[in-house]
Amino acid sequence: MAQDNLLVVENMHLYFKTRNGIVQAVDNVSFNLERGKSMVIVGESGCGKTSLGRAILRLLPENVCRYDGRCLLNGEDIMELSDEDFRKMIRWKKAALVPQSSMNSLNPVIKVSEQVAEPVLLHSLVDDKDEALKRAAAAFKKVGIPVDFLGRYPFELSGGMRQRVAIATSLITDPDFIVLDEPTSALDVLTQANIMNVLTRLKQQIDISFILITHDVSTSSEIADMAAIMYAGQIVEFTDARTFFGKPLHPYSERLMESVPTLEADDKLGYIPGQPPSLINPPTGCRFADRCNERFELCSQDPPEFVVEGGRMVKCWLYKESGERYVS
Ligand SMILES: Nc1ncnc2c1ncn2[C@@H]1O[C@H](COP(=O)(O)OP(=O)(O)OP(=O)(O)O)[C@@H](O)[C@H]1O
Repeated sequence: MAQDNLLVVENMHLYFKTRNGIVQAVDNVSFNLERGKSMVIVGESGCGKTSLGRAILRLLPENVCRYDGRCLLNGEDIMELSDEDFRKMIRWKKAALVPQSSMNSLNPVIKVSEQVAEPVLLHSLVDDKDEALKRAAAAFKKVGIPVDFLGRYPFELSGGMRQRVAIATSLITDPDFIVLDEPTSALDVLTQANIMNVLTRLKQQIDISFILITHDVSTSSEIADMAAIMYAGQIVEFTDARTFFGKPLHPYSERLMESVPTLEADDKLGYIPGQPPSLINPPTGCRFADRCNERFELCSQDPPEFVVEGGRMVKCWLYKESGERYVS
């Protein structure tokens, strides 16, 4: 394990109990994130991205029936902490979440400054409300909201500004990393680009890491240092983003990239025929095999995580000869 890992996730499982069976939303997921770096988790809707983010932050619904693995933050296994200690010591203070649709979840009758300031008051990180509001003003500056917006109500702000408010709220406690779940999905393309610029600037200016959850490959390529590709509850490829966006390796990643529109390409956009498998009793072999045009006999067995040239992890039998098995 490299010395400067901020976060190491090993063999994470998160299963939900439902009337129809057990949903294996996160199934044996491992990755590591170096300090100051950012990663993007990409994959189709329903592949487990949000569940993975919530598993890391231990924000779990009631119907969880399996939740285990290791999650080392600054070398400490935070999975070992009691719920109370996790809430007091980790959530917000070390790791914060900007949930999906957070910009639409602001309380309409409370001024945005008070909503941004709430986490520092709740966690007693400041002595009084004045101090909390000063911190809110500083967070506003960081995300590029004029400070005179502090006294406004959410309905007085545009969608992009409300998303910045949500990001400011996650920054106010100075966490080591933030999980952003689809931070740009409801915004127009220009505003999406603005939000991505805000995140890129923050990464350069303050010592913070991001885990960006998205199904939008193109907006994520700008900010990510690392890319994790999720398919049917598992990470099938994990690599540095620059290499990934240049040349994805897993057949699923390749198809995913072919489906991204570019200005230069005049070919038809690619698509992946079929549907991802159900996460209730998923296939025992490679979960992508049914949709993969490169499948062969071995694909009926669960592929190990192979490490190939450049330290890239790819969970695919095609790399059996060129790769070594990944040991976290
Ligand atoms: N509390 C729950 N109970 C049962 N199943 C759940 C629960 N939460 C999520 N799931 C299921 O787990 C799987 C993964 O869901 P998740 O929301 O993590 O995927 P996602 O990749 O984030 O999707 P999207 O991009 O649409 O947000 C899906 O099949 C979803 O229906």
